Amino acid sequence: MDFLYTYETLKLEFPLVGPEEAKFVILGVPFDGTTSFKPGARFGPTLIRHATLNLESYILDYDVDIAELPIADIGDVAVVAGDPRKTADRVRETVEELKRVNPSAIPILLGGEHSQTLGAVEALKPASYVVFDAHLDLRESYEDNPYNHACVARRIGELGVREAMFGIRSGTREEVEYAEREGIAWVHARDYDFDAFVELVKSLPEPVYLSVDIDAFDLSLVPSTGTPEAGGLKFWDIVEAVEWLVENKRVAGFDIMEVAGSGLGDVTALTAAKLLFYFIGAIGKKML
Ligand SMILES: N=C(N)NCCCCNCCCN
Ligand SMILES: [Mn+2]
Ligand SMILES: [Mn+2]
Repeated sequence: MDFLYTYETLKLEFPLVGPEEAKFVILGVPFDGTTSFKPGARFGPTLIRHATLNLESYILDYDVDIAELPIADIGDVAVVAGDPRKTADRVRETVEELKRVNPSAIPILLGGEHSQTLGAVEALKPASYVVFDAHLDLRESYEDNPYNHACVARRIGELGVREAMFGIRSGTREEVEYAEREGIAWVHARDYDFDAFVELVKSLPEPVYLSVDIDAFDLSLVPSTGTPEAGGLKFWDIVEAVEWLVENKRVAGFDIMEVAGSGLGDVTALTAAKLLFYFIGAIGKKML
């Protein structure tokens, strides 16, 4: 199947199926047009796919081999250089197209900057948005653009989607006051633990869209990301949360965003690739 706005790129090394019969459908979004400190997230989708070559497809602690699962990779979205809204429109149209041919597919976005999550959420219309991020992303506008990656959670909340945020350690007073007014729940990275996650997420309506801005992890795990922040979460913090979420909530879509880097084998891409395998494996465990 051909999609209007996608092109072929590096693939995962194990047998892939077509998007029509897949459970998991990977879509890269190589866009970093509004990143404000370090560029390079446009290379994220390719770096993550390449990093998967380093990993065993067998998840030891699950006794699941994700190579046996129906995974499709439909390539990357052809971005509109410098325009986060038009690019997110292409993401939205691609995910809508996918859901028309395969309503049970779980889209997995590989970014690319966080602004592009908006396109997938607009297409999937989840009831809730659960996000791991160093940043609140609740700015009304940033650098004269309301579709800047620093605004994505505000645009999503404006769609009427309930929001819960974890790993937060960067934002403005205006964003904190906005979250208070709008009833947006968030947990500071220094206060994060598994119980805090479950307490906030257990009552959220389904389906849930799960977004991981890679900068939620500690800087040591993700040195190559657009707006790095010290004091982040541990790898198993987020894996444990993913496991609880896929066990207890219907997940409409997933993404791993803000992965940057300039070289193959970059640490940040390896962290992202391992998380990708755990997400697929956690759902796959229920399927097998
Ligand atoms: N959500 C994000 N990634 N935020 C991007 C904006 C970061 C604001 N830096 C402000 C620097 C002030 N010196
Ligand atoms: Mn973000
Ligand atoms: Mn962030």
